[in-house]
Amino acid sequence: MTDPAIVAEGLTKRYGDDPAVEDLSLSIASGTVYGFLGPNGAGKTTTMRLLTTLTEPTAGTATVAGVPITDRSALTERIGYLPAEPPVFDELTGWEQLRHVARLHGIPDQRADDRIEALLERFDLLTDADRRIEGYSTGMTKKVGIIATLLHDPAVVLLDEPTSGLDPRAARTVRETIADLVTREMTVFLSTHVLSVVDELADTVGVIDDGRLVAEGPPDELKAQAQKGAVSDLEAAFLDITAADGADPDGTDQRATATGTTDD
Ligand SMILES: Nc1ncnc2c1ncn2[C@@H]1O[C@H](COP(=O)(O)OP(=O)(O)OP(=O)(O)O)[C@@H](O)[C@H]1O
Repeated sequence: MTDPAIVAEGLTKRYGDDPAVEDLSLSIASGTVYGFLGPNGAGKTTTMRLLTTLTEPTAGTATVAGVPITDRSALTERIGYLPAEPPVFDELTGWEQLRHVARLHGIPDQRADDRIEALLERFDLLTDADRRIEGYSTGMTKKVGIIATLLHDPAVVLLDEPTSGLDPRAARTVRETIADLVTREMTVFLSTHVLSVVDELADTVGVIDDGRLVAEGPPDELKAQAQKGAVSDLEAAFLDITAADGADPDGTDQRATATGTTDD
């Protein structure tokens, strides 16, 4: 049995007295997709930033791909992180941007070019690869970000809203790519508001609300856990779980927020 790809123990991040993530413990098996759900402001991005060394924990520990999150340089080589808004240089072409990322990872140019070309083709971006990114649409820029995340063949990828801004065909390519990554033993930590994507792909779902992990399990189990009994989809389960945990005193805002996040 292989070691878990992501382990967190008591991971906590506070801004002043306000907890963004509180006492989070995770154990995510290698080669699986972990769907991370939560209403706006629940702590999803903060968790991903903690797991990718972009912010330091107030307390707690974590390892990703066997590397402690205190070891930034070692971790960078083992993981890929796609933030909700991928960092790109507008003045570069798509190809130049990806070459730049490949060089940062120390990938030899010839190998990088082969991989860049294959991924650009997969994401239907090859014909635009020599155009500057400043002329790209949101979805095209997102595709560049996704390719950049995968270039160095990381063991663990953390994706924040990977399908937002993409048309249905590109969103499907992302879903297929995620499924394909997992068959190659990559581990995917996927934060999204698109519950159907999680339902389709995730082996395990974690629901975070107000900084705390309030539910965790296979999507089907989560649906069954939801209070109404006959819950048929993940959206209903999500709404039940995040409304029932009492984070929002009157429940109305929480429900409204969660509902508003489902259609991307
Ligand atoms: N740099 C910061 N300074 C102060 N508070 C912050 C900072 N970053 C995040 N927070 C707070 O931490 C909490 C969690 O934010 P986070 O961005 O992790 O939520 P999220 O689940 O990713 O939300 P969304 O779905 O809206 O992207 C929020 O209350 C947010 O205001």
